[in-house]
Amino acid sequence: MATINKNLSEYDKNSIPDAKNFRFGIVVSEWNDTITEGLCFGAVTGLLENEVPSENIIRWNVPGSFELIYGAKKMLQTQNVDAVIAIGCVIQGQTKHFDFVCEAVSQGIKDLNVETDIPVIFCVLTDNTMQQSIDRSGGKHGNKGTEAAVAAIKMAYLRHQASFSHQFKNHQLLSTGPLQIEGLTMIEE
Ligand SMILES: Nc1c(NC[C@H](O)[C@H](O)[C@H](O)CO)[nH]c(=O)[nH]c1=O
Ligand SMILES: CC(=O)[C@@H](O)COP(=O)(O)O
Repeated sequence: MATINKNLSEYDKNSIPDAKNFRFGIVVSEWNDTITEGLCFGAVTGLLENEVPSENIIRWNVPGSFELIYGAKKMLQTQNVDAVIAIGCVIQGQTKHFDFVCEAVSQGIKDLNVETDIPVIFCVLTDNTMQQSIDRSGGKHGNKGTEAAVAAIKMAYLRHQASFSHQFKNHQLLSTGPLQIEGLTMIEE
């Protein structure tokens, strides 16, 4: 569903878990800073309105969206956070540079989610025009920063819950022989 059919700032507040004990990092690109500051405002507001204490929010700036990858990596490695929000705005110019920056940032942030245990939220606008960016950073289509804050809270909670289920699995009484299910015999590894 395209963004134009969904307001980025709207979410079901009943679906948000308790976030007051989570810590969040926010890494903000300085390229197109009128847009990224708007996205950051949306993200911080989204965290605060869901009971995240302001002292649990750590913000760093980086020069451009390409540097979000390294900034997010160092944030999660050094700041004891439960999730990181990477904020950027890439706008098509005259050359193919847009394509390379967008591909690198999306792949790099994906890699951080694969290679580390801390969720990194992709809050990077990849727009054709400045107007599209304005519309998505607090304009008529809402604020992608708010969407990112909600995603960060939900993923921090999922990570926290998963750690408990992992502990349960380790202490779970493991079957000592072939697992018999009617009509099917499963052999323990
Ligand atoms: N054109 C945009 C850039 N370009 C800069 C790169 O992100 C990077 O900082 C540079 O190549 C040095 O490594 N960055 C954006 O965030 N948005 C743009 O529209
Ligand atoms: C995304 C970019 O790097 C781009 O805005 C730079 O502009 P240009 O392609 O005209 O050099």
